[in-house]
Amino acid sequence: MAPSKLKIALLQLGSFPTKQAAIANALTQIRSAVKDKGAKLVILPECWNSTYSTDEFGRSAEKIPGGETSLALAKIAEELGIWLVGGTYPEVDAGKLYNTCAVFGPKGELVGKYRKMHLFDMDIPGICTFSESSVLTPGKEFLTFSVEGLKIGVGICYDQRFPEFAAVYRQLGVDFLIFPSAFDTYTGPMHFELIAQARALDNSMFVALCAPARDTTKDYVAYGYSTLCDPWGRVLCRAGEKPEILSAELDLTLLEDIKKKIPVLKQKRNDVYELVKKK
Ligand SMILES: O=C(O)CCC(=O)C(=O)O
Repeated sequence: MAPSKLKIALLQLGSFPTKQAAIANALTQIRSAVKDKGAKLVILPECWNSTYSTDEFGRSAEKIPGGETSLALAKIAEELGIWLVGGTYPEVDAGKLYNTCAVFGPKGELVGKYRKMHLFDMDIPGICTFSESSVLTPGKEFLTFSVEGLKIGVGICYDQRFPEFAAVYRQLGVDFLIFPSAFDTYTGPMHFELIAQARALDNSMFVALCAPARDTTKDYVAYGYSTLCDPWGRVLCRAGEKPEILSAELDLTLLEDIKKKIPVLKQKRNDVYELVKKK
């Protein structure tokens, strides 16, 4: 029988002046999440090893697998025998740049990679103007994998704003959707937790948003507040602004519990409306 609990950790990582220092810090925090908190699945934030800026993507991009970040993450996943959702770092492939999340398994294997599908193009004059699409190519593939019987899907930050995106993962049988994220300090307080709860409730699934810690010396100031919701849409735990290991135990019995008590997933009126995933 599949276990009914899973220990996980969301690492709200601080920022560092160099990629090498960011990687060294991530390895220390991953070790601590596993050794001190017993996590079997560890999640890193969006763009945790470089500055989050369109100028930086090309400069710090690497091959996945093969680049220095992927090599370090694969090695530590194997050393600790854990599942590692490697947050995001810029990927270069055939001359194109992607915002990519690589997932590693307990033998250090690359389970798969997910490339951000909805690029973050937002223009709130004087507050936040960002155009990922000016330098990045959007992905088109979903990524799922299973940990001890729990089916997991991956999205990245802005992807969480699209209900259809999460609903496709629901159709794929996903019960835990993970978004490495880096909301800004304007939309973060309004939307971050609300979206996590909405996607969790819409789809009767666990939702994790793992963010970098706030650093007000940066041009792009990340919000922080990594958040984990259960399938009832309740916030199980949230971080503050500072670097933090947010650890939690998922009670997987909640998945069947809500599906039985509030059977919306079975009551979809596919005779009237339908979600279609294109090839
Ligand atoms: O949707 C938002 O408000 C922020 C999205 C974002 O920061 C991102 O996609 O990196």
